[in-house]
Amino acid sequence: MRAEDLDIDTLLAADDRVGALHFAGQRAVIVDAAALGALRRELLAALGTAGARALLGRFGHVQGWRAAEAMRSRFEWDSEHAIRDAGGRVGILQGMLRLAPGTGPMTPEGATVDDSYEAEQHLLHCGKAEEPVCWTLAGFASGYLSCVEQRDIVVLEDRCVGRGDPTCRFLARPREAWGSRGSVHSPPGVDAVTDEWETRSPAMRRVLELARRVAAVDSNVLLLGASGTGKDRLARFIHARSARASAPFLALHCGAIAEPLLESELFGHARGAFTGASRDRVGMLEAAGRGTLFLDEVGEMSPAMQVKLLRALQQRELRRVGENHARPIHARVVAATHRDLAAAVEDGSFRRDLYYRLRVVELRLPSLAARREDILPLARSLLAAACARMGREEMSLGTDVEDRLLCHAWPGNVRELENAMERAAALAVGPMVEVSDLPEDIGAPPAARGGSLQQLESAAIAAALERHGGHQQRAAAELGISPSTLYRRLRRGG
Ligand SMILES: Nc1ncnc2c1ncn2[C@@H]1O[C@H](COP(=O)(O)OP(=O)(O)OP(=O)(O)O)[C@@H](O)[C@H]1O
Repeated sequence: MRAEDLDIDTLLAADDRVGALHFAGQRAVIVDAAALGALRRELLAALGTAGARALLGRFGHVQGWRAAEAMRSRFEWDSEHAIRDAGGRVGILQGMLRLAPGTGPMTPEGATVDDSYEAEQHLLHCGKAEEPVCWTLAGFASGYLSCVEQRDIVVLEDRCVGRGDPTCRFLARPREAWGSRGSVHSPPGVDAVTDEWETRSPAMRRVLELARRVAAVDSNVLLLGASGTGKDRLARFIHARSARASAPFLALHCGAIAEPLLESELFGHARGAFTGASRDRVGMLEAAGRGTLFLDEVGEMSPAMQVKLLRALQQRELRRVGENHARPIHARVVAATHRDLAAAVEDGSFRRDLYYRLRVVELRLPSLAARREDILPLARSLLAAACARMGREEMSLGTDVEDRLLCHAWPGNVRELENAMERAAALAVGPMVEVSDLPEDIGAPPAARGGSLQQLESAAIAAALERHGGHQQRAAAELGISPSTLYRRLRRGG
């Protein structure tokens, strides 16, 4: 089959009984282009240009990758060239673009597009841009070509109708050939905010430094830390900085799924392998391709599943349930647990050999209480994000609110803080969050927690001063308050 043989009749099928549409065998939904334009405007308002670009790029990447998988599995192609070119054809048949007359799909000189729905909608809803705006299309082409070529291809747009050029032009190169520009295009699974990870805590900085280093190599990583400390976020951070960044990041919560299902989630199954297995299914280890599989709460895995996972990781191959032949594993595994896995190994509930295989590198995330210097900066940025999501004006934290936040024990860590800020953004009446906008346990009278608020605050200040050898400016920075506030508290007798 050649790319030009693809037509809409071959690709689009309607199941009239249930009203479902399928495009290349995948369930598809027709969305009005103008509605997508309106969504883009909302995304830009909520996330800013960098956030919206990253998100739409990832969205496109997933679409492109899945389209390539469908092309590969459904049709016999005359050559690798043919399946490569089919990506452009799929984009045309999905109504996303039209190639400029006389030009081919992606050649070394790029692809010239004279009708991009994305540039059109951007102009319509957001006006003329300063930079190229066909983020979904660039993501689509990157995902498609990366899947077909099984290496990290990044497509960037260097001319765009959305910023006033006569046509749009897309250039494809391996990521490394782009140098630092390669990171402009955000791959899937990379949280826009994960890119920057602000922290004042020396312990957290050490963790991030190790994470950056471990991202560059391919070892398995085990993330430890209490619930809500950011293990999932750190796994994405590692993926985003690794050479696997443009391949998928998939997360599987091992504690939430019963064993037989977990096995099929992880390894996939063949049609008829068990009752209800009505079609072949690709497992997550396979679907992650050359990307990263994040195994959350790996400590909850049953002993039988631990054996199966260990075998797969040792042999770097998997067998779908109900199938005999082995398939290679290319994905990197990052595992996490809130449990004390070393103790679980000692008491026999977790296999020692699997533990060692998973924890080639081990990173331990400190609890929020152990990095108090992060509480206020995090609270402010989480509050700002919540306000942006809700379309509310930016808010600030009252001083007594800051006091309460600093003294709270945060058993639920950053997740608890995030929820508290979301609630505050929803409830606050004016531009400042008041104590009454906080959840009750955070706003509870200090006596209920033993020790007055002032005593707890004094203890926090004394501890910070001690850590910084009496240096007030550094202690204030760690506590997230200004030096003059610290000075006032000290004069008050704190
Ligand atoms: N440094 C940070 N900045 C902003 N948000 C953060 C940060 N760390 C964690 N979060 C947010 O806190 C929440 C909890 O983080 P995450 O899900 O990564 O924790 P976890 O340790 O994986 O939790 P669990 O073990 O319960 O799955 C998420 O919504 C995450 O985005």
